[in-house]
Amino acid sequence: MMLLNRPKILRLLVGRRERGKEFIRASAVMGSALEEMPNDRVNGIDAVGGGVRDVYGEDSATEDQFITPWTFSVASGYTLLRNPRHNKGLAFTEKERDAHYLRGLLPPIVLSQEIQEKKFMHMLRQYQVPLQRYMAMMDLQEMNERLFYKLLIDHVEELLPVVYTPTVGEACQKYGSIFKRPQGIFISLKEKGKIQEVLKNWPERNIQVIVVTDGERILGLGDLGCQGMGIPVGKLSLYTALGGVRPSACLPITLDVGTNNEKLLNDEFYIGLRHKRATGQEYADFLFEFMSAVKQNYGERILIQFEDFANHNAFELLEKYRTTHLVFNDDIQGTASVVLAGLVASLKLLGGTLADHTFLFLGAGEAGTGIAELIALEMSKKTNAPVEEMRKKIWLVDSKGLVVRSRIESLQQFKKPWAHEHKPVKTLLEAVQAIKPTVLIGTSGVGRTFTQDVIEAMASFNKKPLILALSNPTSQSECTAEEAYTWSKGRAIFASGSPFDPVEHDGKVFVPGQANNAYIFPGFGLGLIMCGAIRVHDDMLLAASEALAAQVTDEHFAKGLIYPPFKDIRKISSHIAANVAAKAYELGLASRLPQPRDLVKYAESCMYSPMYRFYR
Ligand SMILES: NC(=O)C1=CN([C@@H]2O[C@H](COP(=O)(O)OP(=O)(O)OC[C@H]3O[C@@H](n4cnc5c(N)ncnc54)[C@H](OP(=O)(O)O)[C@@H]3O)[C@@H](O)[C@H]2O)C=CC1
Ligand SMILES: CC(=O)C(=O)O
Ligand SMILES: [Mg+2]
Repeated sequence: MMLLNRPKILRLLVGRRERGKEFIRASAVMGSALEEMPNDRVNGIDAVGGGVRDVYGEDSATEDQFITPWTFSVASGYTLLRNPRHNKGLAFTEKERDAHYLRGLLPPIVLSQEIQEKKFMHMLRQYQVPLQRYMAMMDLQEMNERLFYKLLIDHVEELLPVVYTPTVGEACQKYGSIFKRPQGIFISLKEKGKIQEVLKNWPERNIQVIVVTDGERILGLGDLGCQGMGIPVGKLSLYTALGGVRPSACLPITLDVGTNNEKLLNDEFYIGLRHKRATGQEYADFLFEFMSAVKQNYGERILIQFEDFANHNAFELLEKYRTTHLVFNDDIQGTASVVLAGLVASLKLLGGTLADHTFLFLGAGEAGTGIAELIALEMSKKTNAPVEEMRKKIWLVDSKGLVVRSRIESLQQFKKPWAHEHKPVKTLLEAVQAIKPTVLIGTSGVGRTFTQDVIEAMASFNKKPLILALSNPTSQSECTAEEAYTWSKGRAIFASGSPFDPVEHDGKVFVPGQANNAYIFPGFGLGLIMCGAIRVHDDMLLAASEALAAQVTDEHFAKGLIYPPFKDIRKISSHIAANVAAKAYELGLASRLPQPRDLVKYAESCMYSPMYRFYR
């Protein structure tokens, strides 16, 4: 087998370039040539490679090396300016403007990426309306991908609420009216029987992660049908910015099986199918075709993240495909992992062990039961007691009241393990008074349900009540940070799914944490990808939690925080990725061998950098 190094391949290909034309069938040639490349050094970790294959040479070149801006052909001139992956706008150098037929297509000034970034942030901050900021960011992503990611990485705490919760929720609600250019792949029932062909229309071949939704439970906003696309797009931009997975390896997909949202069905700007949702066998067959086509197209190691499916499908899909595909349900598993991390960290403030605590949830769906199950698993591992025993410390309230044994016949399958012996209890306040939890977790999707009575009751028998209001977006949060601190007289340890600003109470400033699965899934996904994991195992979720909890320092605890700040997210993600990959190797679920010696450094070396590259 002839081994070629990457610069040599590029020289060979560029040698065939003809002036003024669209060139070379690059993807086919490069694909086969790269197959012949030796594995990048794994234990030496100085080369990018391994899990996140650098097919286009985007990241293996150092920042001062030249790379070729491949699309399907060598992009130049007007086409280059309109290609978001390679466009640099005013940052094209004089030399590049000459070599790539850009003269006259740009004004004469040459700006650095830093000045472009400063200018864009200045422009963005002029917008007072969050949705305008969202739209400006989406425009930037469509225009200049590297600048988009540079902004997002450098200003993560400021821009996360723009491209993610809460603003992405509003964007999904108004997606039809603000729709300009399609993002990701829309697969509707019209494409039934042809899903494999539809996937082939996507220009990238080397996809490593798909985030897919059917739009039925978008955040706490309900069924938004095809307009749920904002969620996979937003989640995948975090895969890149927070977890370092290359954008070309990310594919957002929305499955349009209809919507039961009457408002959307009657909205002239709605972009999806105008009929009720497919259910039963029709839905299952469609999903089966999709899952098979994905695996056939992208292979065994493609990561499929289910996002914002309604719970009547979410649990079944996860159960059905977890043994045949590399699947991960962010709402059930990612949320569980992030909450467990916060709870483990909070023990430093509260004292004792997890098993010393009593947990009460408002909301017994995907997030609620997912978190509950992982807490029980962790307690069981720590105490050597059976999981069934540990579950008894965890109670859930749904829309009908406390989940208790007498309701068992009518309960959905995923609630049954939580139906403990207790007399029926109707309201959350009564449940709080009866169970006397030390930890109260909101996963109901219903805003302002942690009322003053509820928080005061929690504060009456807990020195430091731990209150997590996880529902998104902000409008659905069970309470605000201010309410939690005020009603508990400054004693609550509080975190929420969507961000809240710091609160001043009694002369003291409280900084609320953000308990959001965005801490977990980017690093978790990177870990799976970089070790070539073939299946997700619950122990990997525990490994991710442990890594996240370990990133909370005394300085954070001093501020009452149980999560580290998002500004450190890339470092956090590399530790999560390393722990997840280590667990995959330990369980024999990693396919990329040998195992790198230093997994944290290896994870860092795999991460995408948004710095511009120089074009030859
Ligand atoms: N912070 C984070 O990282 C995450 C946050 N979330 C948020 O959590 C929320 C719930 O998501 P998910 O679990 O997937 O949704 P589900 O629909 O699966 O579950 C919602 C649960 O809340 C219950 N519920 C609804 N209304 C009430 C009410 N008035 N009183 C008591 N219980 C009620 C439902 O009861 P019943 O079963 O009787 O219908 C159900 O058990 C969403 O807002 C979502 O955005 C989700 C994932 C991650
Ligand atoms: C954060 C998230 O995944 C949700 O609210 O659904
Ligand atoms: Mg979600």
